Formats: sequence, C-alpha cells, structure tokens
Amino acid sequence: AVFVQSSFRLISSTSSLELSIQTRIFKIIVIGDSNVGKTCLTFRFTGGSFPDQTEATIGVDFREKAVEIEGETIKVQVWDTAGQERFRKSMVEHYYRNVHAVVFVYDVTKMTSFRNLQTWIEECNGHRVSASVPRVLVGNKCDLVDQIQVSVLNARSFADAHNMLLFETSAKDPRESQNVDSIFMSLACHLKAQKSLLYRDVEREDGRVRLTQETETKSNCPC
Ligand SMILES: Nc1nc2c(ncn2[C@@H]2O[C@H](COP(=O)(O)OP(=O)(O)OP(=O)(O)O)[C@@H](O)[C@H]2O)c(=O)[nH]1
Ligand SMILES: [Mg+2]
Repeated sequence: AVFVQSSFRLISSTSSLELSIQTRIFKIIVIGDSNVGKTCLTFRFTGGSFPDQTEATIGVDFREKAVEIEGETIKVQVWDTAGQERFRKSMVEHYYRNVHAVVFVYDVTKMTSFRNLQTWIEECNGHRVSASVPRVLVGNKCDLVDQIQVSVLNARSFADAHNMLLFETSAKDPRESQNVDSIFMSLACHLKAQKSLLYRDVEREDGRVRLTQETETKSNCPC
C-alpha cells in the first residue's frame, strides 16, 4: 500500500541525524514547453492545490514532498524547470545531473507543445541520462475539453514509441488531484524497487550479501 505523508508521528521519535541518514531522496525533473503547466502540476503534487497565479519559472524551483512507500519514507524532490530558453540555458546541466526520473509535459490544447517533445527528449538524451532512468509523459489541461488538439491515440502511440507511461490529467481540476499524485508516486515506487535491486548488486560486489538474502529484495509495490 502507498501512503502519502503519513507516519510522521513515528518518525519524529527518531533523531534528525538518523532521519537524514535513513531518508532517501529521489530527484525528479519536470520538463516541457513554457506554459504547459509544469509549475501547476508540481504545486498540485507537493502543495495539494492549484496556484491562483503563476509566473514563468526562472532557472528552477524545488518542491519536495515526503511520501511513504512500503514502510519507507522517501523524499521526492521535484525540480520544476523553466520552459523558456532564456530562463533555463545556464541551468540545463544541473537539471540532468544525477537525475532519477524525468517527467515530460505537454499541453493537450496546444499541438506545438506536443510536437516539441521530440526536442525535449533529444536534450535529455544529449545529457547522458541513462536508459534505466524512468520517463513518463504527461498531457496537462484536460479540463479544457472543448479545446483539445492532441488526441489520446496520438499521445499513446508517441508514449509507446518512447517507452514511456502516459498520464492525461489536469493540474486545475481538483477531481484529478489523485491522478497528478499518481504520476510522481508511480515513479517513486518504480525507483524504490529499482534502487533496492541496485543496492543488492552493490552489496554483492563487496561479497557481503549471501544468496539467500537476494530473494528478499523483491518489491511488492502496487504501482
Ligand atoms: N485550464 C488549465 N490551466 C492550467 C492548467 N495547468 C496550468 N494552467 C495554466 O497555464 C498557465 C501556465 O502554467 P505554469 O504552471 O506556470 O506553466 P509552466 O509550464 O510552469 O511554464 P514555465 O515556467 O514558463 O515553463 C497558467 O496560467 C496556469 O493557470 C490546467 O490543468 N488547466
Ligand atoms: Mg513554471
């Protein structure tokens, strides 16, 4: 089961030093054209609401949320990046450094934002982001039902071709808030499962893990 922001009572009894050692941080970057709603989506996930007003992001805004997955508290560190070239060019290297997952966003009411995904993917590939780094595709602004330009079929075939999961949602519509959460939670679940395998491999290189323990790292994550 996945519980968002729970168990803090339990954790508060632990010393802060212990907590910082125990808490893993997953860096997730949110990429896409200016105005597609990256800031609103990340705000919805971390703050639980739709911001009244946003301005173009300059550089990057960090948003964090502690989530609990299978009893482990994980800090999801969301990097809300700038879509405008002039506000991002000095930051691009930082965006991609040690990234754990990438969220590509387009606006379902703006075909150009969908077409430009190819360029965003190329930028990502150009920064040596490993193929094992999960990527998802998000079509935002689904509440604007009478203005839709990008069909689900079109989006799905693009997502399939790039080995990405597709989410269509709205940062604005409160009924979609769970769907917005599931974008980040599914990535966190995936990373948790992936990383426990990684730890196992690292430990095995040291010769510290016996074969009997290896089977225990299999994840039961529902995502
Ligand atoms: N109707 C609707 N409007 C949205 C939604 N998400 C964002 N918006 C609006 O779209 C505009 C741009 O949203 P932002 O989140 O600032 O866009 P951004 O992708 O962060 O833009 P940059 O920071 O310039 O890269 C704002 O006016 C939002 O209110 C949505 O789901 N539905
Ligand atoms: Mg923004």
